[in-house]
Amino acid sequence: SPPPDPSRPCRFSYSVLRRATLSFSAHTRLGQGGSGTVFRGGLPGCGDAAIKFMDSSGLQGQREFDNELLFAERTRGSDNIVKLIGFSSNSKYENKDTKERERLVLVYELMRNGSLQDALINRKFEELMDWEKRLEIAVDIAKGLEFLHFRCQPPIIHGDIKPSNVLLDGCFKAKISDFGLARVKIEKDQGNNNASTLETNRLTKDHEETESVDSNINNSSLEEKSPESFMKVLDRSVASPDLLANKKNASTQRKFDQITYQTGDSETERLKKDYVMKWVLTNNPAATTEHDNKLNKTTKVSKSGENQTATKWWREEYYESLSMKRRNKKKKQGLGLSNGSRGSDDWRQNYDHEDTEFEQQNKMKKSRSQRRGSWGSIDWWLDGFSELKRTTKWASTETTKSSFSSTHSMRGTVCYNAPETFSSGVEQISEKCDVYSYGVLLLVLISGRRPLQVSASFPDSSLERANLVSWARSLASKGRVLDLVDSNVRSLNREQAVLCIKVALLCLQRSITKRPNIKEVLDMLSGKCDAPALPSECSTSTPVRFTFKSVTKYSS
Ligand SMILES: Nc1ncnc2c1ncn2[C@@H]1O[C@H](COP(=O)(O)OP(=O)(O)OP(=O)(O)O)[C@@H](O)[C@H]1O
Repeated sequence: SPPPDPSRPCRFSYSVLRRATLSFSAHTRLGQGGSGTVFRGGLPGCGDAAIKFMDSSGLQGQREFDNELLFAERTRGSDNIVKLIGFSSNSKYENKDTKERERLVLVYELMRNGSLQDALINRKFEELMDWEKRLEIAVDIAKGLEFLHFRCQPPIIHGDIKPSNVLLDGCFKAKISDFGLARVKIEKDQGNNNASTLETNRLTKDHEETESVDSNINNSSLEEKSPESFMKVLDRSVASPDLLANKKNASTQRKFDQITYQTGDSETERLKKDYVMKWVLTNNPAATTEHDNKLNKTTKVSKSGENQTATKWWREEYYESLSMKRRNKKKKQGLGLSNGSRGSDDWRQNYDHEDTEFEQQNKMKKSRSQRRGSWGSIDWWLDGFSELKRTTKWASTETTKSSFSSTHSMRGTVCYNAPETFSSGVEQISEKCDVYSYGVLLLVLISGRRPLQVSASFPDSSLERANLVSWARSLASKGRVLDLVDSNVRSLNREQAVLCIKVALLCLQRSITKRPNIKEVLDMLSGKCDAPALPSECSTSTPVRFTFKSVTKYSS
């Protein structure tokens, strides 16, 4: 039966959720995220749901949990946002010292086809090889964002738009998920006396004032450079041992090494690694050791590639209770246990067995990657890298019209973050950051590849293509944008594809004010307005082969 749709998420008891997942059985496991593990489970009155057991009960986990609840009610009106059905939150005394820990669980509507990242890039679902379906997904996501930016009051900035945060239902309808990094936009004229706005921000602890100011940010990133200068950068970075000389670089290198469990020794492998390394450094000028430390705490991936995030309390509890049950059972059977060690061995056996099953996917992933050899491995770590969350924190900043000062913080995902999120000084986080991320996502959707990817023919022919955004700009300047389209796509409507790529490039403009807002994006895609001229950074000296007409089929 379809889940009830109450105006607010309901509270579940922990034991109900645990039972629904058959006590965290591997068969019910849907996936692992940075902050928790998601299981499938049937709930009374709700039908099948996705149940996320947060790994961490620390500040980070608590904040993400609070954020999800906070935004759930506000986003309920949209059909393009994954619904939070309920939650469970209670404390458990860990031991006699009365040390408390929280058990945080979130319950979402089940999205049967998983994440867009997985469906498009890893599993390459047949349904997604249809051009029309890809366009529908692009429109679905834009509609979700339009709801957040224009129908919510105050507007909501998602802050982490990327394919792994877009989920697909049984009919491949796309919905936005993961509000762990979302924030509300505080309009300047609202001031700080607006109680509801302050209340809204209470849980986020960092009261950002967002502005839509053209920053004219001058980030010298690799994406702006020609292939020749890419090579120069690579040459320099490989030749120069000074690359890692300063603290910031060394710290970034550490972080980078942590996510790279298999690098190989070949010169080419090092070239590839340095390419990405350089990309990180040039795109992340504001990063500091403190931020890296914070990130290391939240994203610990060992050289063996296995996730070592916070203790999975729910798993421990499960094995604890299992052990207890067995001890009791044996006592009843008259066997009794003379000491605790036997019971402990007993549950550990079970633990090891379950663990093997539980971690099977991770191990398979690792061995797949090892089998691929040194060329293949690059895909894995680039994937891991592009999904790596970055944390950047700015010093307190006084805002002009608002009397409170605050510590600004912005996190997101490398490759999808707008350039202004890397700038130091006054933070310029606005809905346009989401628009930028949407632009990258649109290119990923059209090309069916990751935003940063070095192919097997590296470094000979593919360097220009490594960075999807710069490649798209380069193709646009040559009037050959259709080269970008995934060759596996069927029934391609070339005119629509050109329009979509143009819209993506407009979203990817460095000038914040020149980027369209998401309503304009939707209007362009749905045919309500024509797309303006291509931005100067992609201007072409030769006429483009296609005129940019709007797609009339989709209405918002
Ligand atoms: N509502 C859902 N329905 C079906 N599967 C889901 C649902 N939510 C999450 N999943 C699955 O669980 C995986 C992990 O989800 P989760 O939201 O925890 O992580 P993530 O967004 O990939 O990572 P992070 O939280 O670090 O951004 C997803 O990739 C998806 O496969």
